[in-house]
Amino acid sequence: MNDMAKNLILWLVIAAVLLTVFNNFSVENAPQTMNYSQFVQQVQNEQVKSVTIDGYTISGERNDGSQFQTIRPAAEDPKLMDDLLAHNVTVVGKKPEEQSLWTRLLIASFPILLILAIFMFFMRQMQGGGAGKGGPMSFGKSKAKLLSQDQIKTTFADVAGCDEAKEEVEELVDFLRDPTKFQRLGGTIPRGVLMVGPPGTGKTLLAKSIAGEAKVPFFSISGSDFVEMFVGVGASRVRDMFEQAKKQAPCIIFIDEIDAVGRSRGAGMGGGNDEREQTLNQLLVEMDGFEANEGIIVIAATNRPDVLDPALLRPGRFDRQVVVPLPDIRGREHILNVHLRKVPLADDVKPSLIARGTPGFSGADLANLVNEAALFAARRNKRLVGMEELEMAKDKIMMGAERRSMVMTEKEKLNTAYHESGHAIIGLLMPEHDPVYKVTIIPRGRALGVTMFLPEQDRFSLSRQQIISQICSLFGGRIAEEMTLGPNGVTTGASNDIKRATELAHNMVAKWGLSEEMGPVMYDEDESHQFLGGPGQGGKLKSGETTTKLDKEVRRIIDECYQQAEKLLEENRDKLDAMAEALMQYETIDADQLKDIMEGRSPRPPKDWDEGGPGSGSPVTEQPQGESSPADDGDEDDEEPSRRPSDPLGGPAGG
Ligand SMILES: Nc1ncnc2c1ncn2[C@@H]1O[C@H](COP(=O)(O)OP(=O)(O)OP(=O)(O)O)[C@@H](O)[C@H]1O
Ligand SMILES: [Zn+2]
Repeated sequence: MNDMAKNLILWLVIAAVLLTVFNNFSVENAPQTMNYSQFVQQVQNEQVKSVTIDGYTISGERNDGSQFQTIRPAAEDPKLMDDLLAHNVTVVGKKPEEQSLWTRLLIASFPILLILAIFMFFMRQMQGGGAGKGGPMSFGKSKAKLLSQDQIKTTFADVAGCDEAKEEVEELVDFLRDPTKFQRLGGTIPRGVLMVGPPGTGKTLLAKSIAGEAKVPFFSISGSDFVEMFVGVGASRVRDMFEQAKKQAPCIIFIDEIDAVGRSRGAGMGGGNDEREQTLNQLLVEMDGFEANEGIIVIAATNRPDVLDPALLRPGRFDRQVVVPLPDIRGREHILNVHLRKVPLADDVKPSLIARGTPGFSGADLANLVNEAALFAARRNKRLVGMEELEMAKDKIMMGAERRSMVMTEKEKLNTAYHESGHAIIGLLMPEHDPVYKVTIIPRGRALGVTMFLPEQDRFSLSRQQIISQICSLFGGRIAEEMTLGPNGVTTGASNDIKRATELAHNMVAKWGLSEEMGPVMYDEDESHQFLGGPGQGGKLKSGETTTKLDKEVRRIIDECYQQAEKLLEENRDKLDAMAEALMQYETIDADQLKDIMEGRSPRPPKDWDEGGPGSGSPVTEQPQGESSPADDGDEDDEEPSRRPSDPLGGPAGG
């Protein structure tokens, strides 16, 4: 609805209100009212000068000039007229007032107008005020945002760390620049391209940069924008969007989160979903409906290609897939460089070091990291962003913000110090375990303390030994508590450790085929099962007996790891005490200090340590080896304390 129509309705409503009010009040000019008997009495007493008779209402003036009004009990009172005339009262008749047709119409339709207005209001609310947000204009029903070719500043230079994906989409640029030329040469151009990859890897950015390179308009919409309360709305939005796009061709239509509409039909929660299916059908119809030479390319993005309706992936639709993966170490460095260009940098900044320390980070995470670092620098009144700020930003993103203000009692602190030391020592001693990079008892995010491990490189698979070692180190915290506080003193702090250890053990047995007892069999069928049932109760094919066996095997692995860790910690009790003591003193200890402790020396203080207390930032600015990753820890409760980028196998089960 356009603005004029809206204004018109508004004025109509106001007019109707005014008229109603006017009609109700205009009748009464506040004359004195009296009852009919009094009136007749006064007429007979010759007190009345004139009357106006208007239906049941009689108003008039007395001889003394005062006004009056009365209501007569019956419309006809033949005797009254005689009375009036006999007593010299001037009688004025009055035709029943003609309300204008318009007035009556308005008054009659007032409630309808009101309902209409309210309805429109909600419709607008639902459309989520895309207009007027400045910049991209939103049109009609489709809600797609249109960026004209002059508005797009993004080019391939802004996208880093996904060179293969970039190469794959390069020919689209050629095509969009000159569709007809391409056709003459007999090239077949995909109409639909599906970009697949984890969140924040730059799918939107890449799509936009295609438009930027080809200098064509860019329509963008999110799949969830199609999903509406009313059946048919989504479908009409799709139709509308393609209509608009055809007018602008050559151009790009970008549909983010296509899984919101594109899920397999009839498979969603609670059976079918008419609205979504209609929308999807419309999308399929539209994709079939335009000719390949029209110069429209539909790019869709998703991180769940597995749930998409197969019909979407058929030839002629989204038949080309471009994978946009998480960046590797070099990719991360490139992405960092892209974003570091935008801030004033100190000389000590080494993007390669940050890249090494951020496995599992997406492009969006890295952009965020640079931004956070700039904020830290601003907060510290620095003119340049240095390595220290970048490190702080990295820690914040990995482990959550430091919560120095959180009050921990000395006892809680000591307990946390032992807990983290337990993790660290087991991590240091177990074979093939990621090196420990930093241990801290400064609360971060939801965790009371954190032990950080750094994998040597990006990992895409785990060996059996690595998993065993990880389970052991996860239990290190709990065991250390038990050793120092006694069996009744242990806290709830280890619940997240236990959860993760259980998940690892479960996956070993049920998913990764790493248990001899159970064999290389997939017991968890698919993700959705785990999602609904949780680990250990998913698979349809599992008999009760198999489930029992599974649980037993998980329990065996857990018990063995627990015992192994317990033995190790008991043998190294002196190191445990020394490390906890160092943590109480410094709050954060780094790899060098850890080394000192493990070799029986007392740890040297960190570089920026003054005897006054812990330094303001994290004392570690350079890591000697490898990459960092918070392989650990949420010591407060079940909630994930922070992101854990280093789960190479898609993370633990149970979602
Ligand atoms: N490869 C990259 N190179 C440079 N910057 C990147 C890259 N990937 C992500 N970014 C930064 O992260 C921001 C968000 O990325 P983008 O929205 O493109 O991710 P996405 O894959 O579309 O995420 P989602 O799946 O959540 O929609 C970008 O605006 C950009 O600043
Ligand atoms: Zn822990």
